[in-house]
Amino acid sequence: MHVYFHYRVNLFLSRAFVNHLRKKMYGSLNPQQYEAVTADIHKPLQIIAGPGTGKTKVLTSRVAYLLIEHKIPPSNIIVTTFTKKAANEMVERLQTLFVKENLDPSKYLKGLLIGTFHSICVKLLRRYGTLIGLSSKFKIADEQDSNTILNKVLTSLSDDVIRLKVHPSSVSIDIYQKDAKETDKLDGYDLKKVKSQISKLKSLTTTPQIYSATSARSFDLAVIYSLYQESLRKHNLIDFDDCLLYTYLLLSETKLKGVVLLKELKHVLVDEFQDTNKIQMELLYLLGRCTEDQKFEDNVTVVGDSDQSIYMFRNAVASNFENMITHYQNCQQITLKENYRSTSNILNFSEQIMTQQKDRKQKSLRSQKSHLNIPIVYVRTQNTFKEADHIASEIAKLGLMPSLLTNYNDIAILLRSSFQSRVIEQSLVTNRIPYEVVHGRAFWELKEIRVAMDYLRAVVNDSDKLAILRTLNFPPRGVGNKTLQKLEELIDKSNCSVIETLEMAIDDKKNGFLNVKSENGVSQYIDILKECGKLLDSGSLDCETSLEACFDQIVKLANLKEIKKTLETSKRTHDSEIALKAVEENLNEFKRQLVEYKPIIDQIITTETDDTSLTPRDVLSNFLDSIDLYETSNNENKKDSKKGRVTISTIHGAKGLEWPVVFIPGCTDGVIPSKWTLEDNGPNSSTNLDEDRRCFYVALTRAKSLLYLSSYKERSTPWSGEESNEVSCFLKPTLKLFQEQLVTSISKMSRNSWKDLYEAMGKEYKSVSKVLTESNRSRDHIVSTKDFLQSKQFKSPLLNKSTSAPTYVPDRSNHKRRRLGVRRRI
Ligand SMILES: Nc1ncnc2c1ncn2[C@@H]1O[C@H](COP(=O)(O)OP(=O)(O)OP(=O)(O)O)[C@@H](O)[C@H]1O
Repeated sequence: MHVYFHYRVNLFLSRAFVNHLRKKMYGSLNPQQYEAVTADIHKPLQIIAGPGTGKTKVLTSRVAYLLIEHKIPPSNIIVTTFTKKAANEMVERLQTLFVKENLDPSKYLKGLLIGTFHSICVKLLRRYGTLIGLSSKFKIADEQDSNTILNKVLTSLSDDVIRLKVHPSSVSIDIYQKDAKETDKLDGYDLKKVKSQISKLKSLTTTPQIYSATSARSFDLAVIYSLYQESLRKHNLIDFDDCLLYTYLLLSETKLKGVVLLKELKHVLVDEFQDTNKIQMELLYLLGRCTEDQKFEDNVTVVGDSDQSIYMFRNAVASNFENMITHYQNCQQITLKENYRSTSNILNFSEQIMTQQKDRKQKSLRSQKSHLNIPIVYVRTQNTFKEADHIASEIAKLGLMPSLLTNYNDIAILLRSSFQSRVIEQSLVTNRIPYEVVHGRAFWELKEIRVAMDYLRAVVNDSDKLAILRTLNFPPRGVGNKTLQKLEELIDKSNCSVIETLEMAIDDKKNGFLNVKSENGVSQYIDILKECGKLLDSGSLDCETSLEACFDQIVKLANLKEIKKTLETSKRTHDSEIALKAVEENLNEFKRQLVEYKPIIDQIITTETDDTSLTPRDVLSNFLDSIDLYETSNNENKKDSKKGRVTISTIHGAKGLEWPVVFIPGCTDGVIPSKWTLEDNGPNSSTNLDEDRRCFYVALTRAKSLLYLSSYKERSTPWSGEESNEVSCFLKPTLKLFQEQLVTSISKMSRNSWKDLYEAMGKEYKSVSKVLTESNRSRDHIVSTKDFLQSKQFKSPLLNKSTSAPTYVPDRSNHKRRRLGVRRRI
């Protein structure tokens, strides 16, 4: 049994024991880290830590320092982290630290207030919310709830409010749809824009009352904001932003009368400070002033890196570091400069990218791996398919290196936009490289793609029961779950096609299968399918135009644009705003795939047929079949091999993480930086560009040893055909400067660089030249991703059915018959 020394937190620990602990707990810290951990606790402290400098280690050690050396009870400390996961990780680290020293972690950590700003605020509001008139049983509105409420507010605005839109002294704020029709239900308001403006006001601590009293206000927004808040209150709801706003009011308005818990507060620590917004900053100031013991006033520690601020779209204020210095005259600043993560090539390259940002202080990070000279791999490919093939080919090569140089889970592919994943995933599938998509979904699993696909399936096959039942009431058409169940039973019994059965149900008034509402819904649905079907069978349009028209009609008639607005309605996630923007891009990408699809007819089976004789309906059917390939990757056997899986993640999702090998594809204008940023000529254009650059910087600095960058020349888009793409404007000037340190493939690396790579990976070096020659030879036979995607005959390798496609399979037993892609959401 484990025996703990049962020290109570406020119990006296002998000086000798503390010294012993110090040595053990802080012995692994470098001098700057040690200085940060043990800095004066009675002063505000900013730890400015570049990437890979050990922020988490330092923050965790500082908490331990407060608990052990200063004997501060855990319930008198608040630690805010960026995600719940980060909070759990920190608690785990603290527990390990205490257990190692034979100290009882439950005693030292019990009552520690740790979590995201939002979760800590909710805890406080549950306890003290009644002091500002909140019911203790309030619920938190999710996206869907707040959308519904805002929608109701907008649809029931009186004419008086709508007239305020054009009031001459009203400040103009863009909360309107671009091309609203007279008959628009929301009176021309754009729900998303209104919501974002309300969120912004809340992030600035502006209540409806304050906003209504401001002279520089948008008159109609002021009314809408008030009505929205009133309605939330009526439903006993508070939205995501309200968690912070109400806590701010609680702390500022009550003068803390009754807020007992916080009167003893002795230290507040904030992780990822660069992503705090104004209200979080104000909350920090207020929390710092809660204590009744003057000695502990303003005892706050923040850790962050302004270069990694990538949440401006959620109103984060990168300048909060400077604001804090202005606010606290006695604020101490400690900078961590030793980077333990990346080689100096990666660090210098990343730093060079950031020097493009005006008014930025230069960072002089020192790599702890400066003796290693591993080049950066950069390649410019013709198109996205070639880029994907390059990635798969390099991963396959790495996997063949002696001494098991890399496992799949040493490798990450970081994407700026989720539309990029589809082609890359396919390339990994063809090369039998297992992967998982975290913080995002495999392209074909995206909700919008699945819905569009189901509609296409229903159009092309009037007996596709699953697709039809999934779309019959999506978007809602008044066909309830019970009716759907009844219809399914009827379909199962019927000998006719699903659509014919539905038509019979409409006609069969006697048995009353459908009430008026659902009858209308079902007829409306059948009409959509028929209308889209006509476009496929018209005969007057060429195949591509037919498919495009059919797809567009589905998007229009099935109101997919409206669905898009409510797709990301589950819990608000850090990526949800990005995901919303990506939905449109994803649908466009899907359309492109469909329109460009050219089935290669299996020559052996259908020798007389050529693809010009296929009708649009045949092509669509073929295309949908080919997608089954991806479907097979969904029901993954989750038992991972020792080698694990390659990670595919968005850059935002990769925040705080690291991998030995990182691929950043799409270093192309329009992706990095994004199309929206490049097309934005408004007042925020340079700020947005800076944010995109920081996002790129975050991606670059996730790499420990081997960094792969790639850009492509062309991407086909449905709206503008073949789009030529310049190398990312962030990358272009830096590439020139780093010419000497770049190679186009690991095959081109020198012997010394290979040795360094082996050292970086902690593996014994063995000559790689033979493996490289062999791997290059065998890859001559590999089917390109583009061919693979377009060929039905190549559908089978994954399923292990017969195939004529010579596919290179690395010699690893765990690849056999494996289904490769999985999705993991954190
Ligand atoms: N003093 C140290 N000695 C050895 N390794 C260290 C030390 N401090 C940190 N590290 C290692 O450096 C790596 C980066 O640390 P960490 O993830 O905490 O950095 P970070 O500052 O949070 O980075 P980022 O801001 O980029 O997320 C980790 O692998 C960590 O174990």
